[in-house]
Amino acid sequence: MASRVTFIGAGNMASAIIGGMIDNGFSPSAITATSPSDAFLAPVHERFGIHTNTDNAAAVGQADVVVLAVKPQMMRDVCEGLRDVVQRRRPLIISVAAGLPAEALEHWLGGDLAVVRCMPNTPSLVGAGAAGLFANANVSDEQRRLATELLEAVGLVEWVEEESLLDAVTAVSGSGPAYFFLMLEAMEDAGVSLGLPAETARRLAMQTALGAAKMAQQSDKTPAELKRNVMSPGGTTERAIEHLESAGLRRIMGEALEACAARAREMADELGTR
Ligand SMILES: NC(=O)C1=CN([C@@H]2O[C@H](COP(=O)(O)OP(=O)(O)OC[C@H]3O[C@@H](n4cnc5c(N)ncnc54)[C@H](OP(=O)(O)O)[C@@H]3O)[C@@H](O)[C@H]2O)C=CC1
Ligand SMILES: O=C(O)[C@@H]1CCC=N1
Repeated sequence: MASRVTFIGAGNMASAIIGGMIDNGFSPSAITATSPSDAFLAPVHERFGIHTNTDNAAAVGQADVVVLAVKPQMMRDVCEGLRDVVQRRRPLIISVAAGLPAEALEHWLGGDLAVVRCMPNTPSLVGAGAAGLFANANVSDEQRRLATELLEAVGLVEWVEEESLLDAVTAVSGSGPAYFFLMLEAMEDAGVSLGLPAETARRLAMQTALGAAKMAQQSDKTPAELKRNVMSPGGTTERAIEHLESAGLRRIMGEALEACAARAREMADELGTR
């Protein structure tokens, strides 16, 4: 891809996407990342070999794609500071911020722009990301392809045709890695309680998570069928699954994901965007 991509913000999410892009053959010389502090940018430059800049507008001056990767609370100020250069240059805007509607971003940037809202996740860093994307009406087919190409370099891409569904994507995959990290913590702790060394329990739990996800991806069977294949009648797994079910794991997950999506909507309200 020959496009020049500027990331506004060089934190966790931007670094995850940048690292994944470079590992997948994207040229570091075509990538710029910005942050208010030189001290913060120096290790980013060192790690990825990309251009860095503390001046957001200067970094956008040459960009074909601008990825907005600051915290939602910073977004209005950042967009308003970019308004002039964005209106002159008219790059494709990709926002990774949770909750913030495309219309608000477009308005803060001066209006009439191609905006893709993207909800990625941090496993992008290892090329195993999952991202939901939504395009506003100004996004051309070519720009859709460009956004797909960029995010597919770091993992799975799913387009949604209703913007509100991005809150559901946030609940499933945007925040999702944290649920699995919590599960890994809990399995390690339980393994330690049962007598395993912590490192052994951690390695076994991680490999089991990886194996289960790979198997679910590669198999024709549903997760429910794969689960049944592990559960010998009257055996050990059945006992564990009965415990998880009766303790309400499904209800808890449903409530947690609903709370997550509700928080995305609430953040948009707090920031005065709807
Ligand atoms: N973390 C995640 O798993 C996911 C995050 N997101 C979204 O990604 C966005 C960023 O989150 P995350 O990466 O976790 O946050 P971080 O705090 O790690 O990164 C934000 C970055 O923006 C920089 N920044 C702050 N102000 C400005 C500014 N005026 N101009 C340029 N850069 C600025 C910060 O610099 P400094 O630290 O010096 O202030 C920091 O480097 C959020 O909108 C979030 O909703 C989406 C999906 C998943
Ligand atoms: O927790 C958050 O708000 C961000 C958005 C999705 C993952 N992290």
